[in-house]
Amino acid sequence: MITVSGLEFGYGDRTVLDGIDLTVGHGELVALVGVNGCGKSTLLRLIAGLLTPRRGTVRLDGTDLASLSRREVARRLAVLHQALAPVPGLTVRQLVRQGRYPHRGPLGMLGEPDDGVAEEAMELTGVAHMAGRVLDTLSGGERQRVRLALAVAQRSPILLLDEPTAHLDVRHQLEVLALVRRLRDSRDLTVLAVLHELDHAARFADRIVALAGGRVAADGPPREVVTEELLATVFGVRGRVVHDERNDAPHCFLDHPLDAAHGPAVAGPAVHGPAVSP
Ligand SMILES: Nc1ncnc2c1ncn2[C@@H]1O[C@H](COP(=O)(O)OP(=O)(O)OP(=O)(O)O)[C@@H](O)[C@H]1O
Repeated sequence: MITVSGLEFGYGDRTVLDGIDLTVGHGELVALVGVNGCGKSTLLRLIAGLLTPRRGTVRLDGTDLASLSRREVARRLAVLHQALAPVPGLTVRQLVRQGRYPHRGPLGMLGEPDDGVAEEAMELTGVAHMAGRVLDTLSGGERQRVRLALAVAQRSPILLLDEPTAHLDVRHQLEVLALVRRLRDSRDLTVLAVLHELDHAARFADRIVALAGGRVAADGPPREVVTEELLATVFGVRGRVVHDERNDAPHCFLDHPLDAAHGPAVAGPAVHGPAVSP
């Protein structure tokens, strides 16, 4: 469904992606992982048509992204971005309704069915109770779920999620990832999600793609990709990988950075007990 071939991109003289080949099949949930700055968001933005590659192509269901209008792209894919356009005074409901814009009729109006879809997206993502609240007044985690509601309201067959669990507490992280999986299952969605937590990627994704040095460094099912070697070569971390029977997925114990410059932190003596008054 998403086919990326020979994709190259850089900002100014700096090459960030240097020949990416990647396919995300219909109905797959793929996690994109890699160190800070390796180009994960950039790749997502290229697939969303928000950036233009120097070389290579992105195809959605075989159609070159470059030949699609913005509206056609938005009907095919929804993106959860890390930032929401700050529109002062906008409420949650007003923002989530914007997810319906690509489906507007010839007069550019949204109808009752669109309201129903927006309400359902807010219910699913657990933000319905704050529908009337102004966005600026929400916490980081609440905003993150509103971003997801906006993407869900778009009802596009492809979901691109840039760190969908950012700012969320542990319970909401699990809820959001479980929701993404349920949506994938019930609506037959294709999902590509940037995830920082390898354990989350291992547990919730069908496949993990690791980026390093502008290329795909590993691509496969979690059991094959999440290894001690991956921790060392891609993340520069010494760690152990065990099989978590309960979740039937690899689980990482991260020990310390391998790079001498960032060697294991030397902790000072732990201070316990009540504070001593001067
Ligand atoms: N608009 C921009 N102009 C110049 N350089 C940029 C721009 N956006 C990103 N970069 C640089 O491109 C590289 C890749 O950035 P990108 O945001 O894609 O990385 P990432 O893997 O998503 O990182 P993180 O895990 O920290 O979110 C980084 O070195 C970043 O500084």
